Amino acid sequence: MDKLGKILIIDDNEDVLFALNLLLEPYAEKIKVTTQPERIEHFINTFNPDILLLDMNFSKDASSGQEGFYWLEKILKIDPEAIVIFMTAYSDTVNAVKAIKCGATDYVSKPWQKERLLGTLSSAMKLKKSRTEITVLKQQVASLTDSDRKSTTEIIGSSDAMQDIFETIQKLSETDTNILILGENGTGKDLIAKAIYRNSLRKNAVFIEIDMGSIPENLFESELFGYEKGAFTDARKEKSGRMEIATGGTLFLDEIGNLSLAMQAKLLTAIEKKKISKLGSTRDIDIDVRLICATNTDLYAMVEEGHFRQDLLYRLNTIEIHLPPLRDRGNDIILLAKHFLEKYSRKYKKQISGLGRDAQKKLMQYAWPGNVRELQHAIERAVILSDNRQILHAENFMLKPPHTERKIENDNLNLGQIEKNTIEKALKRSNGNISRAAQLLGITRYSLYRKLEKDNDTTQL
Ligand SMILES: Nc1ncnc2c1ncn2[C@@H]1O[C@H](COP(=O)(O)OP(=O)(O)OP(=O)(O)O)[C@@H](O)[C@H]1O
Repeated sequence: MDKLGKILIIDDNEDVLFALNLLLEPYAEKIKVTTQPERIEHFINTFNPDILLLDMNFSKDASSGQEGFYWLEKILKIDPEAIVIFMTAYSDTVNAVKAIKCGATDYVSKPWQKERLLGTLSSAMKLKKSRTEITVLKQQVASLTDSDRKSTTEIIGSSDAMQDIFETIQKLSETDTNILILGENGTGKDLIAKAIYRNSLRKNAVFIEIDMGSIPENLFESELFGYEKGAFTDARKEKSGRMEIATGGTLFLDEIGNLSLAMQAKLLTAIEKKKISKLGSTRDIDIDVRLICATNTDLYAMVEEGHFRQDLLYRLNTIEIHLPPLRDRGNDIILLAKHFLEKYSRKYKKQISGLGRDAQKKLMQYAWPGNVRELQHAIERAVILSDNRQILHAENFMLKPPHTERKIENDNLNLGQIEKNTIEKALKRSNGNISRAAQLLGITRYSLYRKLEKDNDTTQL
């Protein structure tokens, strides 16, 4: 028999509570008992029972069962999905049937027969599990329709480097290995992750995405693993984590370099054991996810500096895909530019048919620090600002001048300036990734934000 989960027993008779506790202890994950039905809400919030065994009468000499109905209604108001089993007097079938009509899952008669009681509880536990599965499935369906809505963007690239990547995606289509995508900002990591998913064995299952760069660090754990009701002050309802929702499908962890060491340890355990437990719960949930991770930070350097676990890296990078920066993709720059030109001419209803030679030369010579995303924006801007002319020329593209690093003078002893220069260096080395830059500087993300804000204020004065 499967474990019965967490059971809350409510009965005014202490002997009944004692006997039931003794009988069910070997089968249940945990049992709590109370003689006071007023405490049910407290137990629901703090203990989160899977099954509630509820007596029908509490006051002395009461036998109508009305109290039981009153508490049943209260319970279902707090949690409409609660599994409540009524305990009725042996001959009281009328109230038993009425209880089921009012939302109780089942009833057991007192005195109970051990086998019958265990059978009822076991079916109730199965119902509880399938209700939980339905909640997860509902969330999966929501995210499936969501990923369907994400239109499939065509990936442009005929450079050798991009052709190699397309070939790798094809080769990967029959495997289920974890994949790590590395590349600068805006090189198309997100696009490649979705292409891998669409070509994978799991293409008909969910694709769940988490951007670790945009989630506050203290929410990583609850996002990934979910939480039980009452696990923390705001946890009013139980919530499934993204790993549970992604089960059967693919989980895309973007900006994986932002994970704290503590979270890295938890993720590693989850990957190794293929199990997670929600915050505030001790119960294991089986997970089966294909992981695709991406980052623009140098994870190997992070490993050397002790900021990223090597064992986790080896779990994530069974296959590594390196997306080259746009400046190294040769003629792809022009292919992409023409692709975006067509897209935005259509969008803004402009009659623009091409790029002049001078424009092409300018685009080819530029370094594209923001890669494809920057090119896309440059073309969009040029199309919006153009006068419906046939050909775009060099002057239509206002590209940023190459970034010149301010030299730190060796004899500059101004502490404020030295700090500013060091922050700039850290941000540059981490490609603008705040968490990573903060790690390099040995301060928290919050302190770095404070310092950046302070710098901004002083610059604006
Ligand atoms: N090869 C490509 N063909 C067509 N569009 C592309 C290509 N590569 C990137 N893009 C487009 O460029 C934009 C940036 O791509 P994407 O978000 O995938 O980059 P990223 O590497 O994940 O960025 P970040 O590092 O900021 O997370 C998107 O609009 C994407 O559709």
